Amino acid sequence: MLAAPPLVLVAASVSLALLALVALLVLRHWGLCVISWNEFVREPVHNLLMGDTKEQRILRYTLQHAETGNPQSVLEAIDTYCSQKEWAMNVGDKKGQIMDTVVQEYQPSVLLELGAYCGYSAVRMARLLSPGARLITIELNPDYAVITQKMVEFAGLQDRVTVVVGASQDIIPQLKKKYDVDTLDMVFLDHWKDRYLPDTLLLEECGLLRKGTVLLADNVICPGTPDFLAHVRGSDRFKCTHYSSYLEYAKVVDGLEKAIYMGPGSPT
Ligand SMILES: C[S@@+](CC[C@H](N)C(=O)[O-])C[C@H]1O[C@@H](n2cnc3c(N)ncnc32)[C@H](O)[C@@H]1O
Ligand SMILES: [Mg+2]
Repeated sequence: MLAAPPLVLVAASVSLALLALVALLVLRHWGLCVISWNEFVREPVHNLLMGDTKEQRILRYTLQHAETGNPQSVLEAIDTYCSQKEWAMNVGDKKGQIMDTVVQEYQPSVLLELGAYCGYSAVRMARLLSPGARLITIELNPDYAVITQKMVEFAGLQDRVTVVVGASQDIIPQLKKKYDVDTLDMVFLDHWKDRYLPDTLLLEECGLLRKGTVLLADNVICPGTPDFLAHVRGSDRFKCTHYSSYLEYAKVVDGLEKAIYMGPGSPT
């Protein structure tokens, strides 16, 4: 008969197995670990020590290092700060270059952004708009909206950009009447990821999409938007293209999804 393994051996095996499981989870969700570490550990400690917020530090650094009225210098200052000092959830330069190509290709006259944060992507897109074109950006957090407004003004783009404070689901139904929008030429989705799908459906329901409206969605891989991706890729109302890239300021795979609205289709 075999003797039972000593307790210490069992404990060691269980610990090893647990360690392996944790390592596997960390590796599989490396992107989320990077974000969580920065947002929930590093940043609160930094805020406590500095007596301000990361977003205020990003703005301060930009005002000190960029040139007034020069959007490119604003983007460069934000990218420098966020790649060297503190990670932040701006779309960043790698995916930003893909956005630039899409904005330049479609030249939207009316562009909607969901989720402004510090105004990085608003400055990025607005700097490429043709004369008379406009960007409406919706931001839930009033503190972030103030930072975005200051960033946009510093970049000299205030005449093209309207910063709206509120939740996308509340503002979208007001766009036609209150913000004088007929239909949207382009929408950049970059707010909380569980809102991509309901807000896409809401935009359609409110009659804000026309044949050819371009939806450009950030972070469809990391943190990921599986329900949105499944919907647009599985629907003949959208024509999709994926642009593989990297999560902002990190070596983690991410991507943008372009979904062109093809119209409501024939009623069944
Ligand atoms: C990833 S950040 C946006 C980054 C920005 N687009 C950029 O690249 O510079 C997401 C932002 O969406 C905002 N947000 C989240 N849910 C929202 C909602 N339902 N409506 C409007 N803004 C929302 C958050 O407060 C946050 O500032
Ligand atoms: Mg993003």
